[in-house]
This record gives sequence, structure tokens and C-alpha cells, in this order.
Amino acid sequence: MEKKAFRIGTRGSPLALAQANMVAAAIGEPAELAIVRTAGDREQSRPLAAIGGKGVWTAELERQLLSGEIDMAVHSMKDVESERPGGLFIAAMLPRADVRDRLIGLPNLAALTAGATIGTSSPRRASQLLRRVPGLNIVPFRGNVATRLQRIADREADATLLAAAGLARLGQDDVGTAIETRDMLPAPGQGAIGIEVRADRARLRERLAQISHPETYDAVTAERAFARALGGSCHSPVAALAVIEGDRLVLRGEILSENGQIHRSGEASLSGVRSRHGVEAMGAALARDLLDGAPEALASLFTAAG
Ligand SMILES: NCc1[nH]cc(CCC(=O)O)c1CC(=O)O
Repeated sequence: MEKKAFRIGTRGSPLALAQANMVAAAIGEPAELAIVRTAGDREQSRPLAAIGGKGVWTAELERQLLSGEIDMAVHSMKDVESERPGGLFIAAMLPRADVRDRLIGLPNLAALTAGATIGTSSPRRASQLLRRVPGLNIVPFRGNVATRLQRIADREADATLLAAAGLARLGQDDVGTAIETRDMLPAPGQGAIGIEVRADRARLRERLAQISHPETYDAVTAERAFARALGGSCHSPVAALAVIEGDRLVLRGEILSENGQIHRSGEASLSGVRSRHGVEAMGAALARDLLDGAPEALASLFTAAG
């Protein structure tokens, strides 16, 4: 048997495996996938907030990185906590896919009316929809992408939202309707795949830097700095999207109350050379801006982290 150059740790869901295979292809050397079960995989029914703890999708992968059982861990950046454990580093991100959410079960946002049942366990999606239509009936919806699509087919809910990127990676690009980002800002990191390594693996880091997509890395870094500076729990409704416009990195961010009735959004931008520090400072400054101007009932959902 040929000797594999790397062990790539991944969750075992079809989406996670598709993403790990994309990373293996990008690296272009024989790699072995090591399937790692995370707390989130083990608990398919309870809400994530009830499972609690940090890193439901990542902690076990990160433990195996630190122990050397795997060389890299592949993550959906959306599922990676903005507060990082020490000793680890996101060494690369693949070019970002479609950042939008897709609405499945109803033709468009205008079709959402009071009393409709929406299956989602995402506080962001729930609050963004409730902001538009206060009388929606939000019910928890977990499980992998295929499970959630089946639950809509079975009419357990009238509609759900799924990330366009995840659907596309599973070959289901045409399911549902894309919601424009001006109508619904995505989660920080949505659509981006990250590769995490132990911080002390200098050669591996250099190697992965070569396949990293700088625009995606900078945009997602800005979104994650915004989320981190908001503090609060990862279950507070937060949305953010950074895009490159010419030589500018433009970040939009939004925070909402759980019922969507209190919300604030804003924009920041950075021109010219984008240092890591500058990108992170922009994200943090936008977070402070939004919190400073927010009513107490909204600001209290977050605990500003400096
Ligand atoms: N929370 C689960 C999750 N994490 C990443 C994606 C989609 C892929 C991506 O955003 O890169 C999904 C599914 C979804 O929200 O529809």
C-alpha cells in the first residue's frame, strides 16, 4: 500500500467528507481521511445549546491535532468558535463558495406568513426571519443536510434554510431558492472551509499557506473578529459578511435579539494592504460600534470582550 503523506481529520457527515476530499485534492498528495466523531455528531436531537460547552463540532478534532493523531482538521469555518484554543492555527482556507442561505419549502421570503412553521436550530436564521414575520412558528431542526431536506419533504415544517455552499457540495445546488445577502446576512464564516493544524508545525503551515485563498482568509478573519469581540454566547444571533471590493475589504455585521424585534447593523471597511492585525481590528471596532449604540436589551445579550 502506498504511504500516505498526511492524515486529515474530518467529521463523518456526507458534507464533512465532501469538504475533506476537496482539501485532499487541493493539497494534491496522497492523504488518508480519519473520521472523528464530535459531540455534535453524537447528539443528533438535543439543541446544541443544551449540549453546551465550546466546540461541539471541533473539540475532538482539535484534541487529536494536539496529540498528533491527525495532521490537519478540516472544518466548516461557520462551525469553528471564534475563541480559539491555544497551540492551534487555521493555516488555510479554500476559496469561498456561495455565502447565501437557501429557503427550502416555500418559494421566497414573501411567502413566509404568520403561523408558518420554520424548522431551524440557528438563532441567527430564526431571529432574522422573526424580524420580518413576527408570528412565525420556529421549531428546532437538526440532523445533517439530507435529514433536514427529508423533514421538509415529510412536511414536518413548511420551510427551512440551509447554506447554499453545503447544498452545492452535496450536488444539490438547485434545491430551494437563494436568499440575497441584502435580505439575510449569513453567519460569520459561512461557505468557507478551513484547515487547522498544530501551531508548531511550521513546514506544514508553509505548505498549506500555498493553497490558501487570501481573499477568503481575510474576509472570514474579519467576520470572526467581529463575532469574537461581541462575546456573548455562540448562541446569540450574529450575522456578518465581508467582501473584497477593489482594494477595499468591506465588512457588514448585524446583531439581533432572539425574537428579531431589536436589531442593529453596520459596516466598516479597510483599504490598501490588509495586515492580519488591521483586519481583526476592523472587525472588533464594528462590534464595539454596534454594541455602543444598541439598546440595553440587545447589548445585554452580548458581553463585549474588549
Ligand atoms: N451548521 C451546520 C453547517 N455548517 C456548515 C454548513 C454549510 C457549509 C458552509 O457554510 O460552508 C452547515 C449546514 C447549513 O447551515 O446549512
